[in-house]
Amino acid sequence: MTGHFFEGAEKLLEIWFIASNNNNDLDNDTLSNDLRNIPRELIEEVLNLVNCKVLKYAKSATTDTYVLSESSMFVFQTHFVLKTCGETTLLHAVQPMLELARDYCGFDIVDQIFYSRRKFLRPELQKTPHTSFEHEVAYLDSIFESGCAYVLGRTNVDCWYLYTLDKTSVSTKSDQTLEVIMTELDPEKMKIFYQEYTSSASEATKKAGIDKLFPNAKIFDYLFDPCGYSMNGLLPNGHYFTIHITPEPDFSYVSFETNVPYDQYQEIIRKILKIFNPGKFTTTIFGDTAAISLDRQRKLFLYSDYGRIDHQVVCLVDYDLFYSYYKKHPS
Ligand SMILES: C[S@+](CC[C@H](N)C(=O)[O-])C[C@H]1O[C@@H](n2cnc3c(N)ncnc32)[C@H](O)[C@@H]1O
Repeated sequence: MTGHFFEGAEKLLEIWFIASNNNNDLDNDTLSNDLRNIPRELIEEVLNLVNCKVLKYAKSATTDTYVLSESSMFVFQTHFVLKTCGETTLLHAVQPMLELARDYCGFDIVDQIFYSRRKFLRPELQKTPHTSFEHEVAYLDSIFESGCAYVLGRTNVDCWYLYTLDKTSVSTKSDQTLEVIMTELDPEKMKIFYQEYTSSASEATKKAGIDKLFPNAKIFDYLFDPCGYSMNGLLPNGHYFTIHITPEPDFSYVSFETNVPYDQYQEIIRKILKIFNPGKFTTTIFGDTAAISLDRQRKLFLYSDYGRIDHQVVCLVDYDLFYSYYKKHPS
């Protein structure tokens, strides 16, 4: 393969912290246990190590959000989500973020970590330590004790990797996340995300109907030149959604992620499929034990036009995980 290529598949890192000494002294910002106390310029230095730049920054009462040259970051009081694509070296953020969390927020204990990604389209283009999942696991194992690594799906087709810690979380939180990863997208729908056809990010957001997904969201969007699109949406109560689009037909890729809690995800997934019309897609649903009942997710969802390839359920220490992979029926 030669010529222009962009690896849309993101590396996704989520780290939750706790402090051995609780310090929520609001008069002393530098000591209170809150990741949003980390100065923004230091976060940007970490992002430089990962090889991405901040394009947009905004904050709400609960969340600091960054639209990046390669995807997104969300920073909450006790956890952060960092999602980066292309040839970024996301795992280079881990050690510096642990140090910043300790020095600026008093967070000296990692409560849980999730690192995941789908199989790269062109793994040979990735930089160390992302050259293989085994190398990524070795890198994380050099930092964390009790790491466990999983692969879901078919390793000779499309699969999805996860690294987490084999430990019980100390903090009681209600956390659940849906990720929809789509490939082989409808070229007509993808035209929206080219500057040739659409003059601004907000126009792309409206044309695609992304603004209708969560009508009360504050949207921070970006349209790349000549094509490509990223957006972060902030909702009340620390909820968010984020969409990233690589529209080039030879390697088209779209991801959708949200922590908005649902007791069944079928309807939101159907809306996403209608907007993007992918040839193949993967859904991953994570829910901790305090999350809205996830029992209904155990049943395989059915989507017209799509056939199921795989459906796997993994019961982790505090979390249940549902992985499903679908492919469009031949027309
Ligand atoms: C950063 S965006 C979205 C990436 C995301 N992970 C996804 O789901 O595809 C990537 C798209 O923007 C295009 N693009 C244009 N300029 C870019 C830049 N300076 N950095 C990253 N991507 C750029 C790429 O060709 C690609 O189509």
